[in-house]
This record gives sequence, C-alpha cells and structure tokens, in this order.
Amino acid sequence: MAISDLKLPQGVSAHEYKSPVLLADALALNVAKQLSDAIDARGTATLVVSGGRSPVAFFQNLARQKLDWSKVVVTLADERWVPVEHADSNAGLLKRYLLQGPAAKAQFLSLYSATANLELAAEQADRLLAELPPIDVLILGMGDDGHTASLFPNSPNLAEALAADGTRRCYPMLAPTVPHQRLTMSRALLASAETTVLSISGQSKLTTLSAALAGDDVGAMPIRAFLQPTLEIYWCP
Ligand SMILES: O=C(O)[C@H](O)[C@@H](O)[C@H](O)[C@H](O)COP(=O)(O)O
Repeated sequence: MAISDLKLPQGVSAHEYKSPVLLADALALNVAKQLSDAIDARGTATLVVSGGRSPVAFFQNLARQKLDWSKVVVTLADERWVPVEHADSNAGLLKRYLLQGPAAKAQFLSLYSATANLELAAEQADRLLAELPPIDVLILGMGDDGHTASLFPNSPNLAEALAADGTRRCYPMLAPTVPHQRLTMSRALLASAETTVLSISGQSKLTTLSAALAGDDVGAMPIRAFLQPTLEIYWCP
C-alpha cells in the first residue's frame, strides 16, 4: 500500500518521502519556516510535539535550523508520568535531541510533576497549559491501535478528553503499554493548533490510517478526531 492509495478527506494533504531521514529533513524545514513566520508576525512561536520512538531524527534536524529559539515555547502533546531522568520521559527525549545548542534557549513547559497521583499531575499541567500561547505548530504521531498523543482507546477519561468543545486542557490517561500512566492534552486544545502535522512511518501505520479513514467512531480510534482540514500527513516506508 502507498499513501496515494488512501482516500483522504478533502483538505487533508499527504507528503511521501523515501526514508525517515528525508522525512525528518523536510518536516524540520517546514516547521522551522512556520515558527519563524510566527515570530515575525507575533514576536513568539509555540511548538507542540509528540514523543515516542520515531521523532528523534526530526528533533535533531530541527535543533540545527536557524531560528531565534529564545522566542519559541516548546511543549508536549502528551507525557509519560515519569521524571525527566527516566528513560521513558518525553521531556527527557526532548532535552537530549531537540533542546540542544541554540535550541536550548527555547522555553520548555513540562507536563510532568511529581505529585501524589496522576490526577493531581494532570490538574497541575492543566493550570500550566492555561498560560500556553496559541499553538502555531502541532506534530502528532499515531500508534498501531489508532491512538494519538495519549488519547488511548479504552482508557478511562477518554470520552471527556475527546470532547470537541471541552474546556479542560490536560487529562490523566492509562496506556495499554508501560509506562501506563500518561498525561495528555485534550482534543480541544490539540485541535486549536494553527497547523497540525501527522508524522508516521512504516506500512503498519498506513494500514492503521486506512482503517481509521474507513470508520467514524472516534473513541475506537482517536486519531479520527484529527483527520480533517488542514491536516498534513508526512509518511515514509
Ligand atoms: O509519547 C508517546 O508515546 C506519544 O506521543 C504517542 O502518541 C506516539 O506519538 C505514538 O505512540 C507513536 O509512536 P512512534 O512514533 O514511536 O511509533
């Protein structure tokens, strides 16, 4: 299957690259341009990224782009409820690969806090996110089960987190994989981004995307909430 075989909704575009390195190069260039345009227009720019395994090359490339990083706010679409030193921390991933060199000047907002429980951490992140400037660029990933950010099928709180008109910005979620305890931005906050990119690689993600496009139960495959204008999909084998 190729991405051109998928019948995408109107207003959703797809870009195909031959390798993860080429995808990362193109995505980093595009994101840097959008952040730079936002700085020119408003004086600041806000970038929201996802964690997981695949964004490392993109982070490394973006960190090398010429940008006034001191004017950029960076945060995460979702986080694992582990301290930054933990191998599974998305903040740790960002610190190692994106917030390096000149990019270390960016202001990073951490969703994680060492509270007594996950619910309290989500409430604290929710208060912090109230201060987040409008999101210029959002980069989403997608799991083989159709989750995006940490909006996992079958997680408690999923229905509230997926409310299109919800006012809460962050929810506690339970992933089916370790670490189970997660914090996620709500659909409503994620959907407020000016530009949204879904960055995926490999045949299995195309199969998942194809299944997502074939139905409309958002709770069964939360990525469906984002398959609408003006999503840009970046894919490579
Ligand atoms: O912290 C996370 O795990 C994520 O933000 C998650 O939503 C991720 O984007 C997908 O699970 C895809 O992960 P990969 O790109 O590593 O396959």
